Amino acid sequence: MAVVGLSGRLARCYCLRAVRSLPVCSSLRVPALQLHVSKTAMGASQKDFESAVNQVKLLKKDPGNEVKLKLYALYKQATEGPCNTPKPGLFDLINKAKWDAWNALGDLPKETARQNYVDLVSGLRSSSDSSSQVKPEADKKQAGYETLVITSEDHITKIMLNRPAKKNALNTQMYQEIMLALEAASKDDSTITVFTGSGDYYSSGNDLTNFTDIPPGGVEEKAKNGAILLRDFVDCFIDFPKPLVAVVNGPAVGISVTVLGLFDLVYASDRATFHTPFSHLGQTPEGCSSYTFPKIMGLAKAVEMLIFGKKLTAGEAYAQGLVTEVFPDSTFEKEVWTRLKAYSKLPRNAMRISKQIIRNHEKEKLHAINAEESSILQERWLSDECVNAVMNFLSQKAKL
Ligand SMILES: CCCCCC/C=C/C(=O)SCCNC(=O)CCNC(=O)[C@H](O)C(C)(C)COP(=O)(O)OP(=O)(O)OC[C@H]1O[C@@H](n2cnc3c(N)ncnc32)[C@H](O)[C@@H]1OP(=O)(O)O
Repeated sequence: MAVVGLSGRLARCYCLRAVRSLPVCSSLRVPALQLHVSKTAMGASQKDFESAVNQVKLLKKDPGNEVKLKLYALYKQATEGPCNTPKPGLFDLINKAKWDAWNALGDLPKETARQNYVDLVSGLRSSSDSSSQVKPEADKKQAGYETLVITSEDHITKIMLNRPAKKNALNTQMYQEIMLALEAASKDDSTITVFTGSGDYYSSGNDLTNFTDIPPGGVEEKAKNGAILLRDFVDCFIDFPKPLVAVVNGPAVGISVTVLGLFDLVYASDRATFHTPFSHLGQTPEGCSSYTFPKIMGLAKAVEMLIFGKKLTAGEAYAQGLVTEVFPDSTFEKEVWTRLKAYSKLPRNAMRISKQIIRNHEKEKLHAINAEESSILQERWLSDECVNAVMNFLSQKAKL
């Protein structure tokens, strides 16, 4: 293959571009309409395919020119069908190599190309995973994430929200990266997975600037994409198979609070607060909190939080069952991590199976509630109440 013979920086640059120039990022931004095509007898679903496209970006090892061309060709075939562009000129080496690879797939059906793409990525991931397992420095920070810091140590995978200057507000990229991190953590050799925040906040919830990037389809498309992203995001928490722990180092707002109902342990610093100002924002509960909160704290207290936006102290959240234990801020990190390191030595399978027994009978219900909450929010985001509240925050940096 012409490009494989290219050496040095030029070849590397081309090949990285061959994969990077695929519309990976646009698929991250616009998962709408595509993510919920169900799995068919033909093989990989569109969602598996989207996920494989995202995983390519996180490969630890460069897969080499030939594989990148194969990925490129399968991607084009899966998304556009048989090669439909004119053959590039003889001296246009890069585009000719790409064209040849795509054209070589002939009339391969889109579904088969999609499946082959998913299989290829899965093979690349497992070989890169197994090579990383033997590395002695397996407990180092994982690369490939921009909004998170992920470390694995003492059988604990720690996912740290890392936008401290924005109080760890969840932007679209962070939602996507958290989903990828959860998927990876569900398969790694850790026994428990921990979320925490960097800086003084745990998280200020949804990044309100997420509402400003309007796609060509307008605000309706934006709302639809948001609802799909939200639903996928919360689904990952519902389905997460290992004990999931929140180390709430400071104030928590919005969606960072609601999903706590899907965690197995919530440890809080006495500096933490818990605030869900949905009505103030013209919005409604998500993260399955319309179901989990009344169940955890009783209807009256859940209503105070979810409808009236009452902010709870860590002590109040503990009294209402949302928080497992509160620690003084001065000793928080030390006490919590000592505890978690001890827990992480417990037998992995016993913990996983226990979680399954405790949670599985609710899963279907939680998925249905998540779908309903997401679709209600899709409408809410188009309401004057919501638009005005968000505009107010963005224009005046109004504090709630
Ligand atoms: C796919 C979409 C799914 C959506 C699901 C639905 C989710 C719902 C929610 O999560 S609702 C909750 C949304 N969050 C908020 O309403 C909080 C808004 N922020 C604030 O009220 C305040 O910033 C604060 C109380 C968190 C902190 O106040 P303060 O200590 O005074 O700090 P600053 O306000 O100066 O904040 C520093 C810096 O961060 C920016 N920032 C903080 N939070 C957010 C946010 N949620 N979205 C966007 N930006 C945020 C803030 O603007 C400052 O930026 P600047 O330094 O000015 O550039």
